[in-house]
Amino acid sequence: MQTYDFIIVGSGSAGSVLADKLSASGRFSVLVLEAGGTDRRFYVQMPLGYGKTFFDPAVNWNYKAEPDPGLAGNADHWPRGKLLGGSSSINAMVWIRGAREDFDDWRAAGNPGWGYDELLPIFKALEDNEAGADKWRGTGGPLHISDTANAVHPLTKRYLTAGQQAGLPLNPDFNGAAQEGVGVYQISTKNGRRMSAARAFLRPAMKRGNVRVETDALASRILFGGKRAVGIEYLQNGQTKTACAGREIILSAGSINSPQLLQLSGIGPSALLSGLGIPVVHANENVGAHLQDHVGINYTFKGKVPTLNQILRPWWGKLLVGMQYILTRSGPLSLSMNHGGGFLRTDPAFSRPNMQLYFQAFSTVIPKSGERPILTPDPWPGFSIGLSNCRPSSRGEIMIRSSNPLEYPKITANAYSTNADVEEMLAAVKFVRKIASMPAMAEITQEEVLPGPSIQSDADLITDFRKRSGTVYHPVSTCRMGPDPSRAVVDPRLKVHGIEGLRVIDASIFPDNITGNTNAAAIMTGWKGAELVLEDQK
Ligand SMILES: Cc1cc2nc3c(=O)[nH]c(=O)nc-3n(C[C@H](O)[C@H](O)[C@H](O)COP(=O)(O)OP(=O)(O)OC[C@H]3O[C@@H](n4cnc5c(N)ncnc54)[C@H](O)[C@@H]3O)c2cc1C
Repeated sequence: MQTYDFIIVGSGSAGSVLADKLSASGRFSVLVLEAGGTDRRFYVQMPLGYGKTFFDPAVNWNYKAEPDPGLAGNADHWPRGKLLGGSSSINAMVWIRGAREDFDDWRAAGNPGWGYDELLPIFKALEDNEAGADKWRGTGGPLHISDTANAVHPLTKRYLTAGQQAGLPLNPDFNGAAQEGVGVYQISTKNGRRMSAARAFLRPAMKRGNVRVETDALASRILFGGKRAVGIEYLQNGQTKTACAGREIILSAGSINSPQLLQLSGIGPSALLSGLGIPVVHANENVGAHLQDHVGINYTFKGKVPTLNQILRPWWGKLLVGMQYILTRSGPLSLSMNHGGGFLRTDPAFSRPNMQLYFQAFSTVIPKSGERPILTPDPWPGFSIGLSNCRPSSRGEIMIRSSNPLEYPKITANAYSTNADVEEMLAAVKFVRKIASMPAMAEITQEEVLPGPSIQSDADLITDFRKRSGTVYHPVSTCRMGPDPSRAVVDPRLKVHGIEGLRVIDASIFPDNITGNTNAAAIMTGWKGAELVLEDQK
């Protein structure tokens, strides 16, 4: 059996950074086990290929959550990346760090070193921001961030004006001095190609002789010597294999699979494990508990002027943007589908935004099976204003159903299960309508298509958002960090409570969700986690 200094399970946003940082000195050997395959695929590299990978089993775990009473009984589709780069290889590329207070709250919860001022140098160091460096932003780092202000669809300007007419400030940088306001999203791309964590961190690390990456390798169990993690059992090409870790095993399998792997290995709620015949190595009720996620909804409008629908739908338009992309790496295929964005407070008494906005200059009301129809939008000129919550109080869980590592765990989201979450969403959808009713938007709007003018009362608005909402793919906190072993899974150094030689380093450790999209914070967690691991090797 081969021994490595470090074994990293998962090559996603956090795992890719770990592979890079832990191997950089050349002192340590690193094995990365990735359940999926290569990221060298056209629809992964082309930013708007997102629509194709959204359901593609070749690169996506395609989870399904349990039917959710809060979502009118719907069983929500939960995509997660299953390839090099993990979810950073199939995400929508919106680059948002979160609010300063999010991280200050993490630190205040007993996690020294995790406040915003301490994390800011990492956020700056990891990025190469096309818009330039300042007090908050960095250049020269491995991960390129594109400034799309001059590339977005012209309708975005109207959205920005309408947002201001509705009372929000214009924000030149959501990752800068303040988060609130409307603005244009910066995205993780470079020269029209997706800038995943694999492209920024893992691929360069793979050139080093001390890094071995095994793809199609599903970690199925952690092996222990007493209370010390010593190796990993994994399945590859129909065979069961094992690898040993001389120093540490690091789980970076994401918010669904990291708790799953801990539970399969005997670390988790004791009744669950015993009931499934799994010997309990270390009982911890928090493993898989405290699931937090963002849920969102789109309001869709028919416009009086052409939108991206008129370019992306007809064959000649597809040919045009396809040629533009291939020849110049620009145009709509080189961008995220979210051109405009925003953050707002539904109550002025709140100290920071609690809602996020997305402006899309196209619409996809008419469903298309097996694909998110971004590349074949509606035949009429449509556009959408999307909305998602930032720090909902609803909590769910991820729990295994059996001891079989191939069986998907049970995802119970419990969306909108608190009054507070329903109330803030109700206030927020009304605000979306306010933006849409402002002169800059109203002038070019023919009608609201979804939910449509017949939906007016609070009860109808709530029924509508329960029916039409879904995850915006930011599950966190299922292996949450905290100093108290009775309330958390990992300590502030990301070591699994009660176990030696084992850490979890990915979005599952977030003590609470952040105000915005989670990729940047997952990458930061990989970076910070690597620093902690290396400090402990001295
Ligand atoms: C469709 C979608 C759109 C999104 N849009 C955005 C966005 O626009 N902006 C943003 O900031 N965030 C976005 N996100 C969220 C963001 O991408 C994730 O929060 C982030 O990538 C999570 O990083 P991670 O390291 O925790 O996990 P992941 O990046 O998911 O990595 C986990 C890796 O572990 C592998 N793995 C899992 N189990 C095993 C196992 N047992 N053995 C071996 N390997 C295993 C997986 O295959 C995967 O490669 C989106 C996510 C999705 C799915």
